Amino acid sequence: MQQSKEQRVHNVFEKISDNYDKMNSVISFQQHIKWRKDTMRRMNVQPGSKALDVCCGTADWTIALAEAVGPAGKVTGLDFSQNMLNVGKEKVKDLGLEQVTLIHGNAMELPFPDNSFDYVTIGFGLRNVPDYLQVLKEIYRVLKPGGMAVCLETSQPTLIGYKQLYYFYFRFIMPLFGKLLAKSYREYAWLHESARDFPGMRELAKLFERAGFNDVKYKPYSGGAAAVHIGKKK
Ligand SMILES: C[S@@+](CC[C@H](N)C(=O)[O-])C[C@H]1O[C@@H](n2cnc3c(N)ncnc32)[C@H](O)[C@@H]1O
Repeated sequence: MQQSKEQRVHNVFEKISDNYDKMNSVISFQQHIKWRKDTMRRMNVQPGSKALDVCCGTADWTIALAEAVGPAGKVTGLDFSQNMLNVGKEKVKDLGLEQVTLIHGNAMELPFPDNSFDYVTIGFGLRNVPDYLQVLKEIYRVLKPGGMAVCLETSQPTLIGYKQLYYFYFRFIMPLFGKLLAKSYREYAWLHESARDFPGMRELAKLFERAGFNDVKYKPYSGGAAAVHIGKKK
């Protein structure tokens, strides 16, 4: 029987959790660190605020948010892979960040009341969910009026030549890195499939608008290999 997208994604992350952090740097040639820093700078997170990091994985973005909101703020990280969360929990404990709570849950049905958070982030998570619009609507629902939603994700490069190189890399080279360094060829092949099927920047901005967001802005990173989208709830 064919696995659903959700089951497949769940199995992928349960399996690669121990190597996830190391592999992120290898497959993006360390570029993801720059993208994450620039995104945080654009967000200008205010101390004392309340943030939710959807699909938090091993909690890198959750931790950056916790440092920005400070001890007076509160950050919740949510993910459906217990193994990814366990790696994150160790990091949060080592850093003594008491303002962080990591919880097991599904992005498709966020277990929070309406209007709960000042910021909701989703980092390299949206392309993994079965219904992008449903998750964006959930993010919109749990944001407070005036709150900000931020999605950092792989995107579709447009420059001829670079685009072909990018697809070649994702399809053939990246899964080989996965096989050699993490003994997980099939799991890294999934990254290629999910990135290939994900909307380009403009289409994603339109989805943000369909979910209800205003003032949607986006910025490509590394020639469109990734992009950040920011939307506000009026
Ligand atoms: C590529 S990782 C990103 C982790 C982290 N946000 C980061 O920036 O490194 C994607 C994460 O999304 C989680 N995920 C995928 N689909 C999900 C869903 N429907 N609900 C909750 N978590 C999900 C996976 O378990 C995985 O930890």
